[in-house]
Formats: sequence, C-alpha cells, structure tokens
Amino acid sequence: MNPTKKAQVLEKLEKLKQEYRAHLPGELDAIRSETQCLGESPSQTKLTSLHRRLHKLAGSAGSFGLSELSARARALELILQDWMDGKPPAYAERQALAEDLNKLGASSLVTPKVHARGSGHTAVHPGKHRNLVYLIEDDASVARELRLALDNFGYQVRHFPRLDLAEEAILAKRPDFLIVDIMFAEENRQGPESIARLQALHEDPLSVVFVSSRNDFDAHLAAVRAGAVGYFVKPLDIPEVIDCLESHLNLYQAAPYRVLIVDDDALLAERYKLVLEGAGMLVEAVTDPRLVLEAMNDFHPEVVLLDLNLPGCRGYELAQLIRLNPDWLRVAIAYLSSEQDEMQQVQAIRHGGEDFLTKPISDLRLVSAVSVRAARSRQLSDAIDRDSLTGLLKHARIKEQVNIELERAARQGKPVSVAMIDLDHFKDVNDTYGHAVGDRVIRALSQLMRQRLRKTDSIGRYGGEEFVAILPDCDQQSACELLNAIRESFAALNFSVGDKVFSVTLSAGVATSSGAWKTNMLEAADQALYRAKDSGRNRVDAADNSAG
Ligand SMILES: Nc1nc2c(ncn2[C@@H]2O[C@H](COP(=O)(O)OP(=O)(O)OP(=O)(O)O)[C@@H](O)[C@H]2O)c(=O)[nH]1
Repeated sequence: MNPTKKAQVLEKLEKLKQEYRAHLPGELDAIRSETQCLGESPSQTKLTSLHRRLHKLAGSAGSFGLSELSARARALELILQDWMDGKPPAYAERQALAEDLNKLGASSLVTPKVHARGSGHTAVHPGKHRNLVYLIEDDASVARELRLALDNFGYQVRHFPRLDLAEEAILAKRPDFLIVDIMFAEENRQGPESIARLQALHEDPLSVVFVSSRNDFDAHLAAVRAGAVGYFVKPLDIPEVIDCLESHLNLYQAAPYRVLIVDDDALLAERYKLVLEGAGMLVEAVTDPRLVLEAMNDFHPEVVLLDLNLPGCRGYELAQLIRLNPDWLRVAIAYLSSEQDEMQQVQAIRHGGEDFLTKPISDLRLVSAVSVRAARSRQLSDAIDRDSLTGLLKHARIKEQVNIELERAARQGKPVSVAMIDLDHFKDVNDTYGHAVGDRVIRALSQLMRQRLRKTDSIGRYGGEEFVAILPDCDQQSACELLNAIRESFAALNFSVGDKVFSVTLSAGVATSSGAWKTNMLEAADQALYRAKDSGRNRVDAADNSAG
C-alpha cells in the first residue's frame, strides 16, 4: 500500500476507535443498569441480555486496544453463562459480580495501554501493476535479444551495461525486476555481494533474476543468499526467463481477495473491514444475517467471516445455509467470534465452516488468517476452472464465457470479437524437441496473450494447442490488428534447446458480432482459422461479418 493510502487507513481506524470510545460509556451504563435490575432470581431473558452485552464487549474491547476491559468482561461473561446454565453464584459471589460489573467503566480499564512500537497495523499486499525491468548486461547482443522479447511481452525495459550505472535509477524508481548478468570474481562490483548490499537499502527486497554462465552449486547458493528469485544459465532460453517473471507477477498482481464479514457489531465489523482493506482486500460487511444470501450473490466473496452470536440465528446456521448452494462450495467459511468454549467451537465447525478464529484478534493475525483461507479458496476455484499448464480457462468455461460476453454485448449494443488461435506445425515441434519443450511453447503463448490482452478479455485453452480469446467491446479491425501483433511477437520469440534455436508461428481466425449473432461464433472463428491455415499459416483471417 502506498504511504498516502496507509495514512488514510490509519486515520480511519483512529476515527473508528474514537467512535468506539465515545459509544463505550453508554454501553457500560447499560450493562450497569441491567446489573442493578437483575434482582434476587433474574429471568433467563435478563441473564441472556446481560450475557450478550458482556460477550460483545469482550470481543470488541480487545479489538479496539482495551485488552484489560476485554479480559474482565470475558470473566464476567463466564459467570453469567454458569448462571444461565442453572448454576447461580453464591450470595458473596453475586455481590462481587455486581461490584465487578459496576467497575467495568473504571478509567484504568477504558484507557488503552500505550505501545512503544507503531500502531500494530499489518504489512500490506502490493497488488499494483508491475512491469518495469532494469536489465544489467554488458553483452550487447544478449541485451538486445532479451530486451526485444521482454518488450514483446509488454514489459518496459531499461538497459544498463553495468550495475553501478543502474544504482541511481534503482533508487529513484524501483523496478519490478532487476535482471543482472552476475559476475562472481572476488573483486567484481557486480557480484552477489553488490546485490545483497543493494537489497539492504530496500525495505521490501527487489525481485532479482541472475543470469550467468556458471551452473555450479556455489553460484546458485550465492544467488539465493542475495535474494534472487530466478537463476538462468547462458545461453539463455528467453521464454523461460519470461516464465519466471510472469509467475512472480501473477503472485503479486492477482485480483484482491474478496471477503464478506457478518457481524452484528457494526463498529467492529467496520474495524475488521478497514484492517483487511488496508491489506489490499475487497471487503463487504453485513450486520443483518438476513442480508447474507444477497451479499453472497452480489459480492461473490472468497472468504466469509461469521460471528457466532447473531440476532435471530447462530453463525453456524448461516454457514449451513451458505453450504446449501453448490455454487458456493469454493468459498472458505471461518467463524470469528468471542466464543471461547471449545465444545461450542467444535460444534460450530461440525455444522459447517472450516475454522474458528477468536476475538479479540490482532490485525496481523486477522490478515494472515484471511489471506491463507482466500488463497486456498482461489486455488480450489482455479483447479476447477483453469488449465494447469497455462493457467487459462478450461474448454467448458471459455465456451460458457463466449455466451456470457455475447449476451452482455447484445445488451450494451457493443461489438464483441472471438478469436480462435492455433500453433502451426506443432506436431513437428513435439516430434523434434519432445513434449516437454512443446509444453514450454504452449505456456509462452499463453503468457504472451495474457500480457497483451485487457483485464476484461478472457482467454481459454480450447484444445491441446488451440486457444480462444474473447475480446469485448472490440470490433473486427481492432481484433485482427491485435491478433496480428501477437502473431508477430510470438514468431519473433526464440526458443532454445541445447545449442538449437527455433521459433514457432501461429494462425488465428476472428469472428465479430456487432449485434445479435445468429450463428455459432466459435464455429465461425474456427472456419476463419482453417482458412488461415489453408492459406499458408502464420496469418490472421476474419470470418464473414455478414453472418453476425
Ligand atoms: N507438448 C504438447 N503437445 C500437445 C499438447 N496438446 C496437444 N499437443 C500436440 O499438438 C499437436 C497438434 O498437431 P496437429 O493437430 O497435427 O497440428 P499441427 O502439427 O499443429 O499442424 P497445423 O495445425 O495444421 O499447423 C499434436 O502433436 C499433439 O500431440 C500439449 O499439451 N503439450
């Protein structure tokens, strides 16, 4: 998160804390007055109401930095629980309970302890687009080739012949990747130690990729110690280098996690929301459990955090309700509650939901617990929808997406183009270099398309070496221009196997709908593709537009 955003979040959290503090005396008054009304043999309704208030106080006070008040409220809550379970306290204990309840508002409890170090807010997920590469390479021809390939993949590249010439630029504008032709000689100023020194100047380590002609254990170890994220031996297989960059970008540029919080304590829900948003997540909070289904439908969360004690229902009942819908099986459900009774926790997990987080929870723990669960949920979702070699949508999903985009385009009165793309003579690549090398070619094309297409476009692996791209709001001419640019970039990419270097071309067919499409778009794109193949391959053909 950038410093301005972080400052805004901190400011909002501080405001919430003030709000909580402002509303706390009223809540403590209510607790005191309910205590005074308990009488000799209080009804279950009175006990339940007071218990509920204490339970909430125990959860919220801790989250707003009042840990002592939280602990005291928790102790009282347990006595109340016993009472509700038919074990009333003895007379002396009741006197002490009343006194303790009266003391809840004491200033020592409602003044937070001052912590020496910062606010305790957690580290942040960067989540912004990163594609600036600084390339440190003294061999002009290697630099030129790498630069061209990276440029084709949409990276912005600055080339420096030596590391010391790049240092100023690195400090002025942090690159997303530093690709360094590393020199291992002791006296060299472009060795792993120089990289380690450079790393020490940055709070977050730079993503450094080492390029070298050495391929021994010591060289790899030195790279790891200098914080390298990749190590490539010359002569370079450039698509492999790009594969490494892409994997790292995918890790950091993934869409933000989506989290739904269900908690009837509006201030606390808002607090959790801010903390998770501060960590780069998208968060919705609902305080009324009756709105959960609507929120599930509209917001599509990947993680749901459920309070256990909600007005009108229990959190685990909501978990069961969510689990009734097979579309939401990928969603991770965790309870976030002040419930400390292990049996209750186990019971809740047995009824749905996978996990129990107890309030109060530190910001760091909340963010890490939610991130882990969101990542799992996404992995599961990806495993269902995405092809494992390329990370692109699978056959059925991309077909479904064509219909979704066609309907959307018809509704909005905008064009949509569908392209069918196929590698040329791919059987020869497999036969000559082996299946594993063929797989690298397939992955390189999928990465190139991902780089070149917009976020709103969809790409799928339709068959073995056949891909489909859906381009909303893109007319036929623009689609053909884009596909031609991808075709040229791909053809310019050199793959190497040992000392052999080869390149691969592709052909594509494009169909565009400018209104209600009457025939099958995929079929039309496929026919155009086969025309391109028939006409000699390495070209893009458009379907006859009059069909759409
Ligand atoms: N390495 C690899 N090869 C695959 C994969 N899926 C399909 N193939 C291969 O892709 C090749 C497709 O061959 P063909 O359909 O004859 O087409 P082609 O050789 O590309 O020729 P044209 O399409 O006519 O230019 C076959 O050899 C398949 O085995 C895969 O996942 N990995």
